[in-house]
Amino acid sequence: MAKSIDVSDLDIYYGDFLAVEGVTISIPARSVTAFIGPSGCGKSTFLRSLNRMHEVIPGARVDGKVVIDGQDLYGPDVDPVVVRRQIGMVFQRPNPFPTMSIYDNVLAGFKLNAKRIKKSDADAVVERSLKSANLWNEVKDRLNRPGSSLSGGQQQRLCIARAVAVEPQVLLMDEPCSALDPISTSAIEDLVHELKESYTIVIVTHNMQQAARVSDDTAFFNLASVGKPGRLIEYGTTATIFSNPEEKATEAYIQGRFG
Ligand SMILES: Nc1ncnc2c1ncn2[C@@H]1O[C@H](COP(=O)(O)OP(=O)(O)OP(=O)(O)O)[C@@H](O)[C@H]1O
Repeated sequence: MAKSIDVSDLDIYYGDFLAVEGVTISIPARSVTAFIGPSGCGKSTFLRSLNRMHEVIPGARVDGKVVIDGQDLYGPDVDPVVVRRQIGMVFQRPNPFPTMSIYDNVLAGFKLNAKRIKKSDADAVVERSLKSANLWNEVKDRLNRPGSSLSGGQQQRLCIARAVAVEPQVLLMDEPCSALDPISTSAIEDLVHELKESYTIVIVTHNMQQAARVSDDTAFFNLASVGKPGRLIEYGTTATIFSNPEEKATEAYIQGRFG
């Protein structure tokens, strides 16, 4: 299920604007990799290129290679819609379907993949996914209530349940805790830790403590100046990046001296 991600020499454009330049990185399966760096350095753009969400923006494109467990993500026969279903994404703001029930929210992605599903199978998927997202105990008696009836932290875990319901190969998380209170943040961080047994997780975060707490590896991105492309500056184990980085810029960013 979990897959490694190998990116070579990836350039990412919005029209003529080169937003991210020359990224080469190998992200191991069953691990958590954090993307850190100052605003505008291209973390979210790069993240979205890993499930072909980037190109939904008109004029957006990439040059280079992204290989997930041997499969070229941008190969000529690859359907981007299928890729987006296989590589789950969790966004900054929880985005459950507000009027849809909790039960149906969990199944929303799953139903796109499977044409028909027996009620007993659907029940099993809902229970398994909500348990994976550490939400089952809180909602099992109100599965028919709307998604919007949950707290922000619960809604974010519902979105994670929706993402894992389809058993994705990779889970991409773009600042998943930035709209959450500290208790909900801690619940999501615990969850990320548990999920890495089954998934390859990539998480964008502005929170250095969070990167240090949840990730095995950290990639630091930076840009020379506004309008210049973002680049991957340094990548390594989180322990090394936080305690003994090779690059001065990495050290300065981690110590809060810029960004
Ligand atoms: N839809 C878009 N159209 C054109 N340019 C864009 C678009 N989205 C982002 N950019 C540009 O691409 C560059 C990288 O942006 P991106 O959002 O990926 O950075 P980031 O590191 O995730 O920033 P932040 O930490 O502030 O979220 C920026 O210069 C940004 O202005």
